[in-house]
Amino acid sequence: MRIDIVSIFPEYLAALDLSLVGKARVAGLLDLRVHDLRDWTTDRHRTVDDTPFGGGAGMVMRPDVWGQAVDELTATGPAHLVVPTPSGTTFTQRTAEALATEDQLVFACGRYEGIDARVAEHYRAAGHRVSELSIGDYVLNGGEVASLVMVEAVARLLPGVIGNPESLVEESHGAAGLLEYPVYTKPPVWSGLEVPDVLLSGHHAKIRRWRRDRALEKTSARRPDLIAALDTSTLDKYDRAF
Ligand SMILES: Nc1nc2cc(Br)ccc2s1
Repeated sequence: MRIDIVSIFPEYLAALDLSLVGKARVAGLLDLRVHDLRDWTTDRHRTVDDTPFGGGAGMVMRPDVWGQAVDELTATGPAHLVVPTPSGTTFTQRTAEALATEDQLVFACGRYEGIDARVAEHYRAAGHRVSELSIGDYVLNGGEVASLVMVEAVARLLPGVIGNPESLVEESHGAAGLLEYPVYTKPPVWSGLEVPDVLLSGHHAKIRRWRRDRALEKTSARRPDLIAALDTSTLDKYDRAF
């Protein structure tokens, strides 16, 4: 998979050189390129924004500069344009799974009051998939942090990126659709608190059942909406994962 991220603060995306995503890039599992939007400007001041039509506070990012950038970056084939925005549809694990099947993603990081609406409209009309996505009901100063979140969520789903793909089922919001069970490690007693006996029993069927029950318990308590969305095949998948 190729991922392009365009921003006026490309250094904001430096975190993608580190850890799991950084290693995946070095291993050739992910072709991730970060670009400075100002490289597509043509004026001396490298201008990317202008005042909003209709008045109002702040500035809007210009469609012509974005058009030059996205045209160049999508020239080699079908690309999915992702525009992080607080007014977008909610990005979930299911969204990450869908994006992870794409050949190329182009993330357009907006700043100021956002990107001229014609950019998304233009690329939809040109036949590209375009997703305006929100990572939550709060407003950031730009799309860079949201892009970091989404790129990490997508990259870790790519083949070979994480060591044990089975863990993708058990983790919160994983294929099983449940929140993950509580985990423990040494020492067996810490701060006067003990590890549940079943986890020390070596009885794998009982451990499986205990973990499933804790996951259901936690999900029912914290995210009843996820319980409502469960179907029995999901639970079977969860049980088969152990
Ligand atoms: N939650 C989010 N806030 C923002 C703000 C701007 Br400006 C651009 C993208 C996003 S995504």
